[in-house]
Amino acid sequence: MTHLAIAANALRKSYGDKVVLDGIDLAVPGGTVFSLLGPNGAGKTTAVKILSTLITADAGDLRVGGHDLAADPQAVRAAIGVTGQFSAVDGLITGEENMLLMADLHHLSKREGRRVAAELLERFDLVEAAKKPASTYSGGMKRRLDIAMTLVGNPRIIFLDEPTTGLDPRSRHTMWGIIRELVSDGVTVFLTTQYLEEADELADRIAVLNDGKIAAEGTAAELKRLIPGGHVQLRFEDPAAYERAAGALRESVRDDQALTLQIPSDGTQRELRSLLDWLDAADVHADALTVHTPDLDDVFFALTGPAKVPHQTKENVR
Ligand SMILES: Nc1ncnc2c1ncn2[C@@H]1O[C@H](COP(=O)(O)OP(=O)(O)OP(=O)(O)O)[C@@H](O)[C@H]1O
Repeated sequence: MTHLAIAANALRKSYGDKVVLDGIDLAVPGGTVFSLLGPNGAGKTTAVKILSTLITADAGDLRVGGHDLAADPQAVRAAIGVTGQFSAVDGLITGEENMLLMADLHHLSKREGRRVAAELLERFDLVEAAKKPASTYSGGMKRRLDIAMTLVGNPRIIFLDEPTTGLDPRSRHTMWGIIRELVSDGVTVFLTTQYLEEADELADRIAVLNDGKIAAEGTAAELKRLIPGGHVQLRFEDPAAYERAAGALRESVRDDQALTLQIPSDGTQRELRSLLDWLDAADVHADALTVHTPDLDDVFFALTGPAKVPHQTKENVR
């Protein structure tokens, strides 16, 4: 049986009469990235706060790092690191001082503390900024410092609550690299994000939280297969071949500029085979054939309901 780093059964949490988490189940194998997606206010931060012992659940059987959350929160705390919206960075002191403070909290000797701090500042490209007050850091630098501070205790499970919100594309990619590196070292990452592309890039498994329940869970590919919207695209170099194909494939969507045809398809082997047979029979020879599956945006909109999330541009997807 796979070792689970995080396991939640029937997790419930309400604030007054508002049910935020309505009996959710989560299972995160060790050394993987699990991403919790959901619209604003879906309860992602609440789930992170509960699993990282910052607040208590109303009900549920919860285990993190093999420890029962209710019975042994201290052991859970020793196994995890948390960074996110409630950042631990103190702006009044330097990055290095923040790191050394963290080393003290973890009871490292002065010498060991300095060694670990120097190593992590180097790893997170913060050596130049180390002697400057953290309040002068950019958003990306603060996030890097925050993660570096979390790693002082060498946690095996890390909760990252929206680690790239507000970062520019370059800083976001740097953060993705950091997360991948952590996972390759065997760390388990529980990631909440508003960016579907981020979950798609990083997560082994994704759960979509909506109305207090997990609306769907699976790999990015599994989630994409849940909803329609896939198609096969044929591209032609020769306008005459394109016209012949368009005539033969009546239900395709034409793009006369790009000389492409789109044919609805779920992308399964069976559908592809029958399409290829059909193209051969109709003597249609495309110069390129690509299969397009729906992206996570499509999945998100379908699962969280059009009334709740209007179809907007990517940057507005929250
Ligand atoms: N301390 C609190 N008291 C009352 N209600 C709260 C409290 N904390 C959170 N809530 C409510 O619980 C719901 C879930 O909040 P939560 O912050 O977990 O959502 P989220 O999915 O992380 O959203 P976002 O993407 O906006 O960060 C929201 O409706 C929020 O208003």
